[in-house]
Amino acid sequence: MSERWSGPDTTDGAAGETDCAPPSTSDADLRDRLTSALRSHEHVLLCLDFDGTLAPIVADPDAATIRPGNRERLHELSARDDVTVAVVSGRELADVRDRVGVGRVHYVGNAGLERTRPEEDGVRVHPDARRTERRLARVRDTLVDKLGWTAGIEIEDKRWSLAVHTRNVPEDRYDRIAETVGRVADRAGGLHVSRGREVLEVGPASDATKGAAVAALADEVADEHGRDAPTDPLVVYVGDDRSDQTGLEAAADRGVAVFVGEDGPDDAHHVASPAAVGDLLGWLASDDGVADDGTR
Ligand SMILES: O=P(O)(O)OC[C@H]1O[C@H](O[C@H]2O[C@H](CO)[C@@H](O)[C@H](O)[C@H]2O)[C@H](O)[C@@H](O)[C@@H]1O
Repeated sequence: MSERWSGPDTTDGAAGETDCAPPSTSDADLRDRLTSALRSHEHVLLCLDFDGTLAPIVADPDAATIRPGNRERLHELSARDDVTVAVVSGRELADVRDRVGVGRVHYVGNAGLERTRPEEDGVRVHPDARRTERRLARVRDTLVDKLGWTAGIEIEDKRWSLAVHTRNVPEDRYDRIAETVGRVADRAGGLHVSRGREVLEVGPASDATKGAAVAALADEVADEHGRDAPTDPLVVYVGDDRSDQTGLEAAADRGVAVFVGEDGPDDAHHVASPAAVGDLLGWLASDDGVADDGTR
């Protein structure tokens, strides 16, 4: 995976699952909504975030693993001609592709800065990422210098962006870390800091987002599959984090947005956890979802 620098470990060494999502209250509504949407669409673009969606959140970012059932469902769904599957992650593309391990999938990495199609060898990188690559490397070195000694901290180098993980850092250190990250990034110029789940993400100030990547992919899929049906594809986006906000918005405009956990946007459906995502994928792959004979 991506290169990392870690401070002294403050955990007991176990990468325990910390995913304790609330019970889902809206499975039936979500399935009704999907059933009715599927009737009027020939093709589905199914976009899934990785951490917290396909994989449970764990204390050690390097230990995150896709739920085996979710991988199986992705295999089934991505083999269909009427479904395009995309994994849209904040992780480096090569990292998330290895962790998912399903070939016929589109991958978006670094929250929209990198994209690749199943049949493509290379990775398309957004120009804003290339523009700030050297500056970001200097920021990484400075942050390792200034913060690397902090107990529990981990700096994940994703080449086009950095993740400063604070999950295992004592709470009273957080403000100081956030202040340092903000100051160093500001000084470098052209960079943007955002907050995710116990992480500060530093990347180029750019309009490349998960949502922009999903919209671009939806247009490509429409060109490839949806010429006879102007509403196609139906975009379904499943994500759990702030960085998924733009992806969820793209899906709310063109399909169905599904938030994993509590406190998601009001116009999104909610499921409880990566295990519940597995149930949803299982339902989608079944005759009740995208039926085997292609009829809906
Ligand atoms: O967009 P995603 O696929 O959800 O990626 C978002 C970030 O996920 C990873 O960090 C998060 O998950 C870790 C493992 O569960 C957890 O320990 C950490 O606290 C979370 O922030 C990943 O390491 C980041 O690079 C991604 O940006």
